[in-house]
Amino acid sequence: MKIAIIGAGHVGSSLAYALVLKGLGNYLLLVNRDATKALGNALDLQHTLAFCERPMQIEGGPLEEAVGCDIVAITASTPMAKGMTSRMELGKANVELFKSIIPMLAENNPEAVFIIITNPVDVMTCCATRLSGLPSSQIVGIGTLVDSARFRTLLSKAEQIHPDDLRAYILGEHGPNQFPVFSHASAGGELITDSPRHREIFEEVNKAGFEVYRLKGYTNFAIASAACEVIRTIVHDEHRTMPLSTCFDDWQGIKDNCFSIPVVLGRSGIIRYLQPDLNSLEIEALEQSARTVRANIDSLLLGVGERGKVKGER
Ligand SMILES: NC(=O)c1ccc[n+]([C@@H]2O[C@H](COP(=O)([O-])OP(=O)(O)OC[C@H]3O[C@@H](n4cnc5c(N)ncnc54)[C@H](O)[C@@H]3O)[C@@H](O)[C@H]2O)c1
Repeated sequence: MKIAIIGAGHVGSSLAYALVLKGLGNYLLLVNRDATKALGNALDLQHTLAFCERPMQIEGGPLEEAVGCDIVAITASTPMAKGMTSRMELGKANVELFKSIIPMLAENNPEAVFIIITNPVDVMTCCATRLSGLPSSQIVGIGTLVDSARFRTLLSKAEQIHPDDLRAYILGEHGPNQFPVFSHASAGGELITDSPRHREIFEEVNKAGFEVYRLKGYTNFAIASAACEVIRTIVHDEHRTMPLSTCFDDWQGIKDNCFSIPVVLGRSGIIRYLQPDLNSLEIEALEQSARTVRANIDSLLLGVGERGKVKGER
């Protein structure tokens, strides 16, 4: 199983480390704009193999070497300015960055599942889907998976139940308009109610990414763990359910959009969408998320054509 990580910064290098520790895949390629950083990380990780259970070929190289991969994880990004208050601030530059890498990656890796981590992740997932010309089932954005994990972790503290035993999704935009699905949140069949305490926890989750960013200037461990979980699910064709960002034609009456919905994930990417019965509050929040992401897509992806090419190019 051949995996490429494009962007060997904080998130990319942490994801590579997680994959090596877990022995996921047998070939790992790191690509970075500053090639020496990718080579340095690859060498450091090769030295880690002595402490790991499985051998792996690990290399740093140019974008052109990412060929015939099964999985391509994209963390390449324009630098985040100090004091950034919205992921949308990265959008314009990252759309240009994607225009320069996605068409070649898609051409050289037509069977790969692409995992988009670069922010603003919902717009970037849509951008990658359009630029690649690949089926949307092969392009998954990490979306609200990490938010949902943070939600379960904080609920777990409040309820004194292991996070693995809690079912609780956050759906919608990876951003201020994400929303918790309390109507289906449960532990051992008991509902986790939409109480003021649980709402407070959700509000804490909503701010958590920026709080980590305020404290250390970036986030890496939780997001790398989330991406590693996605990769493990693909590598082992596990058919796990999780919230991921994906371009869809119609989900719960919302047409032609791209944000996190609950999906089943396996070796080929997204296998199917799940359709929970949402209550009226959740439907309202879903519609708000949809309007926001749609507006973000329309403003940033003007001129980035459907199915494949940048309009007017190639
Ligand atoms: N979706 C999420 O939940 C989530 C969480 C954390 C971070 N992120 C996003 O992930 C991205 C990466 O974050 P980071 O902290 O690792 O940033 P970073 O600046 O540490 O790393 C980005 C790397 O991309 C490289 N790069 C830039 N252009 C490139 C190109 N054309 N080809 C190859 N590499 C290129 C840079 O050299 C840099 O090493 C950001 O957009 C960030 O906002 C998303």
